[in-house]
Amino acid sequence: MDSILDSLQASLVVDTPEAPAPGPPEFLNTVLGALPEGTKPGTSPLEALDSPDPERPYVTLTFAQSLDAKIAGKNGLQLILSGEESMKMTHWMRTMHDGIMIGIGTASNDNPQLNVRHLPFPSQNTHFRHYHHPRPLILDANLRISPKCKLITNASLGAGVPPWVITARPQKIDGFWASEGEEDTVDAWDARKATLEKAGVKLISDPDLPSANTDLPLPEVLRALRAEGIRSVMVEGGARVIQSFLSSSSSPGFVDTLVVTVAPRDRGCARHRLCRWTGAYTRAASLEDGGDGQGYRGWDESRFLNVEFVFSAGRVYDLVSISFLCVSKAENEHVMSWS
Ligand SMILES: NC(=O)C1=CN([C@@H]2O[C@H](COP(=O)(O)OP(=O)(O)OC[C@H]3O[C@@H](n4cnc5c(N)ncnc54)[C@H](OP(=O)(O)O)[C@@H]3O)[C@@H](O)[C@H]2O)C=CC1
Ligand SMILES: Nc1nc(O)c(N)c(N[C@@H]2O[C@H](COP(=O)(O)O)[C@@H](O)[C@H]2O)n1
Repeated sequence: MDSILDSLQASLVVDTPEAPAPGPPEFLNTVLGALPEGTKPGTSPLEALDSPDPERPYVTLTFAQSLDAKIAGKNGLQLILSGEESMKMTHWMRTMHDGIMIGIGTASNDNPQLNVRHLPFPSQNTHFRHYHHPRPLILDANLRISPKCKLITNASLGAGVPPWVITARPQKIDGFWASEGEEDTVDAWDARKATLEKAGVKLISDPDLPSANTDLPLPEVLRALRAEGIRSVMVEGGARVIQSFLSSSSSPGFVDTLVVTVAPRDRGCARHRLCRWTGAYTRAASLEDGGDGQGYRGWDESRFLNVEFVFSAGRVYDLVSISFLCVSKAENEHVMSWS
């Protein structure tokens, strides 16, 4: 019996010679501006991708939307908008960043893995060796994340990078709790913290981050991440996090690159999948704020460095530019207007 098992095991362990690691498609280097002209040959895009501001990481904001600018279905239903090529492109982009950020809304709703599993496996069981896997970063002031989510369980099985949760312990303001029962809230928060830490999650809780009940302030979040050695972050969403990154409070803008995948389908389309998928990749140096407290208005066209091509069925086409007007939640949908 033992010898049968031995030979079965031997047949499963394939000692294939390692194929050279494939790299991201060339156009991503251009879109992300990862490898400026004159960069030493052999420099990895990950090393080269660095923020113009040494206090914060380089930020790529990226998401997929339908033609009528929806990023999710009714009641936040997850929509698979990207086709195979676009999804692969997203996974290549993941390999090019130190961290990948989502909000707790997305973590709870989608239970994502945030790995690079759509990339080719050069040989058996070598995915981790061949590709850089970004560290999942979750914005979650109230520690709502489930210790049973895929991000945590994958990591505990050695099949994922342990996530970091950016959070803020509830604290007294001017010596007082914000509301009655707040002390109990703190106890519960501390208990959830202990559970998460036991499950291998690292909590980033910078003293500059204010206590819960408000969205975590992005300048402090980004500063804290940079202090932890995160040099580049790919922000994937969801709606509220995208809104935060595009809003005036983030002015003069923390988004170094915006990459939007546009699926040629309307939300109203009965079919989930069309046979052709389109990705639009847009890069802007910075965002323009109307300066009137109304928030983000549009792109400063002059700052478009290189923009706008459509990627469909493995081919690149030209595309008109896209400008985003706002992100808002209405009628239980995540809406992004665009023109
Ligand atoms: N098509 C696409 O490419 C993508 C689509 N999605 C979709 O988006 C939807 C989720 O979006 P949404 O519900 O808005 O959730 P988000 O993922 O945007 O998370 C929002 C939550 O994150 C916490 N948070 C902490 N700090 C901040 C901050 N500075 N800015 C914003 N949020 C912060 C808050 O939690 P708290 O309230 O506890 O303080 C907030 O409610 C899902 O349906 C998902 O499928 C998501 C990603 C990509
Ligand atoms: N690029 C892209 N295209 C879509 O159609 C999407 N729905 C998303 N969603 C984002 O990817 C996360 C899922 O990641 P895993 O597949 O689990 O690795 C999801 O949570 C969104 O952030 N992205």
